[in-house]
Amino acid sequence: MAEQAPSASRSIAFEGVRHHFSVGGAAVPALGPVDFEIEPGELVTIAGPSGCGKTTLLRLLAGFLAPSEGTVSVAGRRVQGPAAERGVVFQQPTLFPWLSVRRNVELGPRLRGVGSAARHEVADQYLELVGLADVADHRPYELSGGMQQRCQIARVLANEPEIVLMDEPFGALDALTRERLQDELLAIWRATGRTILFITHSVDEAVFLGSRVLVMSPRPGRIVLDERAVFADRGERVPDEEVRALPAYVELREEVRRAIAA
Ligand SMILES: Nc1ncnc2c1ncn2[C@@H]1O[C@H](COP(=O)(O)OP(=O)(O)OP(=O)(O)O)[C@@H](O)[C@H]1O
Repeated sequence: MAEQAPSASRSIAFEGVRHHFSVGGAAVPALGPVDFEIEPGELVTIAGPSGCGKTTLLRLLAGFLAPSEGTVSVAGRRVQGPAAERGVVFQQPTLFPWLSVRRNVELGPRLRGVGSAARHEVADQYLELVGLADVADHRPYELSGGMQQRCQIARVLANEPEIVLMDEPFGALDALTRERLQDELLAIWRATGRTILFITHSVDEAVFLGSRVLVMSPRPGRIVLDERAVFADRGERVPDEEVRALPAYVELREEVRRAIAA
């Protein structure tokens, strides 16, 4: 079969991407060179040592930063700024405290001019998906940290982005909540088929969640490991502890750990 032209798919492509920051007049390299492609529907996790450029990479794809060199493109079009096709979930939930949970989730569709009945439907659908239907009329400050993060995820999904960019979204949560949200994210990924790029400090989280795992070198970050992981596709009936005990899982976790430490 002929290879699909990049412009005909929603592929993400980084080509010869480098980024440096100007600090006191000097150019300090933060990232690159980085070259990789992500196909639609992949759940790609990115791990690497602190300060290696993970957030910089995500900000380049989000369109918050322009690369110093090279190109970042989606579906063959160069990224030139933020766009609705790319939703960003930050580490700290960014919710409006004066709006109810439902209104926070409806905000994106409302700003796009979606009518109230359709907005309600979208909000209900995503609140149900993240398990917040029963607190839809609460204010964000009445929710726990994990619930706020789920609300943020619902808000981003309600914009129906093709690509969801997640920057350590579970980093600030306690271990139990984090594990619950990991399971929920996998369920959402399976249900929506979205392309997800997920940054994490945790080796276990990278291997558990990713359908593909990338590891970056210390700053300026380059991709030093790029491995398929099959554990995200396992379906819901295999208990997490059984997945974590699989020899292939343990092996990949060690490989990722070694790549980060190298
Ligand atoms: N606005 C900025 N100005 C100057 N240097 C910056 C800026 N933003 C990031 N850096 C530097 O670029 C490098 C990469 O930062 P980045 O935040 O992308 O790393 P990271 O891998 O996400 O780190 P962490 O895992 O600790 O969050 C770091 O050395 C950081 O100090």
